[in-house]
Amino acid sequence: MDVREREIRDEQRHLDTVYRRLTEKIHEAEFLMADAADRVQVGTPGALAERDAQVFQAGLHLSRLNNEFEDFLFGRIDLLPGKDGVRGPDGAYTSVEPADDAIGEEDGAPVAEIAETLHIGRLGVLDAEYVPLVIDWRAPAAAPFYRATPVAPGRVVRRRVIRSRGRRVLGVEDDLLRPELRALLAGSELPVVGDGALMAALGRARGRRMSDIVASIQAEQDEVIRAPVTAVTEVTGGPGTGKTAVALHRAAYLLYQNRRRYAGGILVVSPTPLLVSYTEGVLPSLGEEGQVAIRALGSLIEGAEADSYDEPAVARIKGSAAMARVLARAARGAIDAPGAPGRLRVVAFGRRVELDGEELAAVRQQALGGTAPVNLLRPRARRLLLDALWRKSGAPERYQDPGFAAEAREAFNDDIADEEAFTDFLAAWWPEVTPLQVLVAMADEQRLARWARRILRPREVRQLARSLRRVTPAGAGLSAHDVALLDELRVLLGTPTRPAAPREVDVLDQLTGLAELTTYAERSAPNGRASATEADGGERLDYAHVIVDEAQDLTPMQWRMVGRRGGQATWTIVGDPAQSSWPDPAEAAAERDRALGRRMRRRFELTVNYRNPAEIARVADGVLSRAMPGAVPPRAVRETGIAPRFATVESAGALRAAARSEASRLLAEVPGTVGVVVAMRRRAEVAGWLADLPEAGERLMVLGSLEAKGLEYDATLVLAPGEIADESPAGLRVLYVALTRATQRLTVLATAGDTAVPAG
Ligand SMILES: Nc1ncnc2c1ncn2[C@@H]1O[C@H](COP(=O)(O)OP(=O)(O)OP(=O)(O)O)[C@@H](O)[C@H]1O
Repeated sequence: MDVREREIRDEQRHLDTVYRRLTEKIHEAEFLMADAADRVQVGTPGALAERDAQVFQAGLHLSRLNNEFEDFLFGRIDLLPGKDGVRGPDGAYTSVEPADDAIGEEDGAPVAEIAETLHIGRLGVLDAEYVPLVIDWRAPAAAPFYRATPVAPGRVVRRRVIRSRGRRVLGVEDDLLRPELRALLAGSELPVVGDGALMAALGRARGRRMSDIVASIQAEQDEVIRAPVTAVTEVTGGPGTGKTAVALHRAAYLLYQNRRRYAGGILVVSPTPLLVSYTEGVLPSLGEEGQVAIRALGSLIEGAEADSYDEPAVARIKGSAAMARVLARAARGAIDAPGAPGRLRVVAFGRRVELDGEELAAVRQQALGGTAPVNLLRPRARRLLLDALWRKSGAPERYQDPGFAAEAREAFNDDIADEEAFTDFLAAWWPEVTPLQVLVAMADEQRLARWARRILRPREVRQLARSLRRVTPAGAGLSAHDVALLDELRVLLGTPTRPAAPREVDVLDQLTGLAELTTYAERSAPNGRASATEADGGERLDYAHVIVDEAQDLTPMQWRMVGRRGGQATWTIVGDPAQSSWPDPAEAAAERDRALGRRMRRRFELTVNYRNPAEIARVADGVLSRAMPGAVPPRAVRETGIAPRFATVESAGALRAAARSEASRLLAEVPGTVGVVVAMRRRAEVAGWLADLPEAGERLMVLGSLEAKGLEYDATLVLAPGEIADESPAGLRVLYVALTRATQRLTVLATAGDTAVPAG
């Protein structure tokens, strides 16, 4: 039996012990749940409180333990004794530095005894004597597993990554952090197996879902994941540096750190639905199911679902902060709908009183002078209408005595206010307007021109109105940018108060009692309410932590929308300016600053590209230097020895055949996924070209350039790069995104007309 086999066998023994213990815990939890159910019958206050506590604990355990983990146990560190000899609650030494006498000398060479071995896994497991069998990866004691480097090893002598599937250990890979040291474990020398656990992880084929990286988080990433929440954590880093992965692991870490504070209250904002579905599996694999909401920008508000795409020119108009002013006018203007009644006739004190169109317009103008949201101004409009009718009736002149006048006025109000002619009129003349109705109203170019006067240019008005014409009254045809406009309108219009519907509760939350816990916002709001706007149409606005992925792409209007969801929150923001498809970073930065307010900021930079092999990164870097002269690309850690392929077709007509053959070639070359990235307007066409390729099936995806954000494939075919670059003002940066999606192979297929073909 060689060293590797022996080490695998030893880890297998440990894993068996862990699973035996887990099974015991599952039985224990099941018993507790059943026992608690029995106690419902008893019903004394003491028994009930105890029951709740038990159900909470047991439910939490069960739901997590029942998760069948791919690799429950994935790491191990062998450590020198700690400096102060103090052990924490999990039984591990708390000190990061070794004791002064940890390293001795033998024949002039340093030698040390391993004082402690910790296994790291997805959840913490203690044995019956409370000795840790597995330390949760998020626990402080696990940090050295990620942080130790040969330059600053701390107490770590050997770091081991354990690869397992289900209950079977498949392999181990070791790193020696103090290679100069002769380390002894229970009297014999510490064996070392292989190297390059990280490289092995990076070389694996990619599926349709992102995997977690718990087993190989790198030191600079770990710092971000565990950063204190006292400041906004701002992370920049080039493509493939793990920003998305790190952001998701941070969500899991925060839940571990303070479950009560963050339960159900973490929002992850993602640019596209494609990236949402790509990343959705990561948190469940970390044992955190259902606690974190991952939402695309186009479905951030309840009930809206973007299904359309805006041309860059239109996106720019819709995204710009100036839209807030246009919407403010539109919200107030839309109340004056074309079909509104032009005259009000009532009978008061037996006489007919009437307001004509002009008089009504004056009342409306006055009512709109109030500062409240339009839908909350109806009581004011009603009052002003009654005033106008009272004046019109000639009654004021008839009463000299103020006391009589007041009494008569009251009777007058009573007389009219319940009259159907009046109530029907009010409902039609000051209807409750929905955000969608205003957006649809803005498709009328003439009305829009009025609302956008001196804010947008006539040409912009035309473009905007035309694009909004595709939005239906039922909400189909919305783009992600429209959704931010709807959110702005929601605030401008306001929602009249109605009896609150009970909030939907997660079944798991009910089981565990988490649903009964208060959120952070609830506790920090002085009046005990979550937030003033929370009741608005059931919209959730009180997140305790907001994570923004691909933050460089949020438009000013989108920052406003996201900002509303994190008024009380702590924040993590990750992005890469070099991949921005928004043409005016300064304007977006201003709205981002507004969303974050006076919170402190702490910046981190990730510098290593874990996705692209160096050969592919070099091509992308060529484009980066043109897109953003002076920008420093991340360092690629891997070489494959395979150069990217460049192909050109002479005529546009030949593109179809060439695309098919290049895609087939890539499908044959890699075991996993192939992404074909094309200009947005070509998506459907190219998808048609490749639909019947043998082998394609689940493995091949055709993407518009703006949809490729954040995704990755084993191989990428970038089609007509010139078209992608010319598509928008930020086109070269969009092309940079396209070129950085592949983990193994890249083919660039250009037409003779392409002007911005990258290197080669
Ligand atoms: N420490 C790590 N160990 C193993 N794999 C890693 C590590 N860090 C990142 N990766 C992998 O590198 C790839 C890129 O990660 P991720 O998508 O998070 O990068 P990103 O910075 O968000 O990229 P982009 O800016 O292009 O969206 C993923 O496949 C991820 O799993």
